Amino acid sequence: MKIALIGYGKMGHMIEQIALERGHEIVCKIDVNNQDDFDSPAFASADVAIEFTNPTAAYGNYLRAFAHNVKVVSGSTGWMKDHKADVEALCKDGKQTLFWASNFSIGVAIFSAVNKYLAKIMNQFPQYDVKMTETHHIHKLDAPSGTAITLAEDIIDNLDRKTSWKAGTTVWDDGHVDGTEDHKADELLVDSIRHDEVPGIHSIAYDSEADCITITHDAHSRKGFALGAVLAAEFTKDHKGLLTTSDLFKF
Ligand SMILES: NC(=O)C1=CN([C@@H]2O[C@H](COP(=O)(O)OP(=O)(O)OC[C@H]3O[C@@H](n4cnc5c(N)ncnc54)[C@H](OP(=O)(O)O)[C@@H]3O)[C@@H](O)[C@H]2O)C=CC1
Ligand SMILES: O=C(O)C1=N[C@H](C(=O)O)C[C@H](O)C1
Repeated sequence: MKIALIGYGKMGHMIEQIALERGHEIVCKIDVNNQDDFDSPAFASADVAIEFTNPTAAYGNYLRAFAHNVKVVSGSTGWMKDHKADVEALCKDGKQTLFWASNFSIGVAIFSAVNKYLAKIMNQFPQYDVKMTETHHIHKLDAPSGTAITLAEDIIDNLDRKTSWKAGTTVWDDGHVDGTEDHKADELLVDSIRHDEVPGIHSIAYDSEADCITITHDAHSRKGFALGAVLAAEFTKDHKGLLTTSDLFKF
C-alpha cells in the first residue's frame, strides 16, 4: 500500500523502516519544513497517512489530511483534551477516518486487558489503594503519557472507588520535582518520571498493609509501537470512521 508519513522524527523513521520491510511504499514524508507537500499529488495518492508529531500539531495535521480525503493513523498524544469531540464529529458515520491509539504495541494491548481485569477484581478488596507511574525519555512533551491516561480511564471504568485521575509529580533526572502527590481518595494518582532515553514504562501498583501487587509494561525499544502503527495502517486501508486498537487486536 501507499503510505504518507506526517512527522519524520524518532517514530517516523522507525515506521518507515518497518513499512518498507513489509512491502509498502512511502510516497511522501512531511515534516515541519515541507508543509506544502500536504497539497501535493504524492500526498493525495496515499492510502493512509501515518502521523506521529506532537500534542499541538496533531489535530491540524488530521484536518489537512482529511481535506484531501486521506485516512490517518496517528499515535500523537496530548491533543485529546482539546479536540476529542471535534475528531468524533469529523469521523461520525465514516465521513473521515482516524485510527488513533495512545500506544500501538501489542504488549500494551495485552497489558490493557490485564489492567481492566485486575481493576474489576479489586472491587472486592478495598484494602488495596492503586497508583500509576509512567517513565519516559527526557524529550517527551506531555505528562502523564497518553498510555497512562488510557490505562487510568480503564481503571476508573472498572474500579468503583476511583472516579477520576489526577497528575501527581514529575521527577526529572536532575532531581527537580514538579507537581504534588496531594489527591482525594477517589482520585487515581498518576506520577511521571523523565529519565535519559527510556522508550516507555507503565506500572500500576495496588498497595495494602500486607503486600503490593504491581503490573508493568516495559518497552525495550520503539519497534513495537512502530510495528503496531503499520499493522493499524494495513487495517485502516479497508475500514472507516474512528478506529482504535480494540478494533485491531481482538481478545
Ligand atoms: N501511540 C504510540 O504508540 C506512540 C506515540 N508516540 C507519540 O508520538 C509523537 C511523536 O513521537 P516521536 O516520533 O518520538 O517524536 P519526535 O520529536 O522524535 O518526532 C516528531 C516529529 O514531528 C515533527 N513535527 C513537528 N510539528 C510538525 C508538523 N506540524 N507537521 C509535521 N511534522 C511535525 C518534528 O519536527 P521538529 O523536531 O523539527 O519539531 C519531529 O521531526 C509524540 O506525541 C509521542 O508521545 C510516541 C511513540 C509511540
Ligand atoms: O512519547 C513517547 O515516546 C511515547 N508516547 C506514548 C505515550 O504518551 O503514551 C507511547 C509510548 O509510551 C511512547
